[in-house]
Amino acid sequence: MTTAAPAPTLKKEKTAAKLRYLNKKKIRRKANQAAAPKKKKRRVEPGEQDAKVSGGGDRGISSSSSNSDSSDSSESSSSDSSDSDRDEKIEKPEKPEISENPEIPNIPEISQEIPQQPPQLPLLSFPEPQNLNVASTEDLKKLGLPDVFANEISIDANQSFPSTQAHTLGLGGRLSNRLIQIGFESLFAVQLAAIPLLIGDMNDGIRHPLYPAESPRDICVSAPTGSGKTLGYTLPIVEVLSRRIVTRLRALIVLPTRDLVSQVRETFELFAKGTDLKIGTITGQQSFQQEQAKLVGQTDTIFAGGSSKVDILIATPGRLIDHINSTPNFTVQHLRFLVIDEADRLMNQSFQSWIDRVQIALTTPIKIPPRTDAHDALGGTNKHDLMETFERPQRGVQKMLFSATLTTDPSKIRSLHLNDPKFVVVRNEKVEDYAIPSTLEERMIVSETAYKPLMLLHLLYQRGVKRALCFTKSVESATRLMHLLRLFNDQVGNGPTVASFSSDLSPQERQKMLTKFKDGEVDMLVSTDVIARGIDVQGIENVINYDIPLDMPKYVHRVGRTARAGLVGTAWTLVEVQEAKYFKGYTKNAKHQVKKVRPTTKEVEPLMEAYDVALSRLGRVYNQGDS
Ligand SMILES: Nc1ncnc2c1ncn2[C@@H]1O[C@H](COP(=O)(O)OP(=O)(O)OP(=O)(O)O)[C@@H](O)[C@H]1O
Repeated sequence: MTTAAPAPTLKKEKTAAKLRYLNKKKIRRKANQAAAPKKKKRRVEPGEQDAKVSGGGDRGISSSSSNSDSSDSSESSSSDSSDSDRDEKIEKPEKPEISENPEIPNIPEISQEIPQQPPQLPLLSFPEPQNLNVASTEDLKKLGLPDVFANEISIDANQSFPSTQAHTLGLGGRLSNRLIQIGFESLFAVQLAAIPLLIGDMNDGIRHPLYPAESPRDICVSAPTGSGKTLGYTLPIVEVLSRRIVTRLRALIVLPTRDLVSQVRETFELFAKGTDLKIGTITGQQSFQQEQAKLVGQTDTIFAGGSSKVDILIATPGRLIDHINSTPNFTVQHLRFLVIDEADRLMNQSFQSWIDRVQIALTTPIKIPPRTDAHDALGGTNKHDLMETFERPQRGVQKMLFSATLTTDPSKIRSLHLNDPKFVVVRNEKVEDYAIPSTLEERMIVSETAYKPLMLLHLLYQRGVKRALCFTKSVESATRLMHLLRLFNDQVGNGPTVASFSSDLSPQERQKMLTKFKDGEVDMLVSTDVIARGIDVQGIENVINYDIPLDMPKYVHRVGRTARAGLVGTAWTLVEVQEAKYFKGYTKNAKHQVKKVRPTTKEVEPLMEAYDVALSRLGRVYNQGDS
């Protein structure tokens, strides 16, 4: 890794840089003309919150929240089109247009005289740092929500527990062996805390409380990104349900995006191997009828107890509500576990008041048409079924909320009607409002908008950043940046192979792209926030925020794609001069120390020639694309 030369800084050397630009003025003008984008139509997924680029491309402040596809907008269910981060976003002032070409930096027209000052970018008003939505325990008590937080269990993130001893937490031999087979020799802190709470008290003699005597306590878990929350609920669910006799829908896991649903399904399949538990997903990727057939089978009879072909269902909220509303025999009455993963984001989704809808469905029996005798799809078909017909009625679902940035908005939490909840917080040694992995290094480069692409090239070609996830503010920015990086690499070689990832891709294309990234066929993905939450790809060494995240929770989730499961990683944020106050404000408020890195002109200069050519070619690409 090349280290930054001590002095002089980029800012001091800007006049020298201008001289270079003077010589390149003609090339750039041509490029500007060539690249001036005509408005291009692109495919809009159903319900997609379209990303509009106000001619900004790589330049300027992230425009309004509609620029981002942080929602998993490709989900075809009308309902899931609302699976978005929209509610979390901060309204930003509209950015004035600076130039016709979004990719080409804002190089001022140079007159006869050499300007003494650096180019003056319009200083835009930026929103003041907002209060973070982490309320203190005291505040919450005042708001009448004491229990969750008074019952807080704080766990040191560095704690672990040997998998060989997992039986003492309530996990059976099969799962302990599976952990060791997979190479998970110890359980992480969050798993150590959550498993006993979900499996039940070992001392009361109920080893596998599929039907607990008492209504189980709910839990809220806040633990850093990459700390193993998924296994924190997968293991106890598989353990408890593996004792079930007949198939009923007993565990429901709700996640905000399809990509996360697929990922969590893989984890369940890995650990349910060797049991006969049936795992299903509903995301709108298949037709509604196909999903119905997989969920409840095909029958015209309505059963009071409903029917189910799956024990564990992993769903996006919109599609879940569609089935609750319209699929005969689909019922959540028998649920033993309800997991809301990425809970803060899901609780912000107002679509059809999905939480209230699920809450009602939990307590409403299926309506049987008159004269239907059958009371349960399981009725009397075999010995096991009969046994379960006489089992004790369900004492209530156990709800679990998981997130790295768990909201403590009392009104939202209250709507879940949690039962005497326990609040589990996994902390590392740093005292931060939003805990991040202790193995993560945070760095920023403050740069004028015009130089941001060069700063990125500096990271990739001079600081050895290769395997990375790079976040932009919009789909268009991601695509253009990808092209620019490819064109640059065509000239100099040895750079990372780059691809873009966005909601513009079909679900199948997205899966393929993720696989390529996982397999190392692609070194760097340029993406919007669509991939910022929950996605787990091993070996991502760096996260680059090419455009700053809109707020601290988004920052935490983006940078949390690296430094996972105890591995090291670095987060780089390219901050435009006019954004610096805002960015430093929210990171400082959350007690994060983001180190400043200052590349010099001398360092960056060798990149400029190839960069100019790449820009010029980019202009031609876009021009041809439009003709
Ligand atoms: N006990 C364990 N031993 C080794 N690796 C583990 C263990 N538990 C989880 N992991 C691995 O750690 C990685 C991160 O886990 P996971 O995706 O569950 O994190 P998370 O806390 O849900 O993160 P995020 O908040 O970003 O969604 C995964 O690759 C997972 O396989």
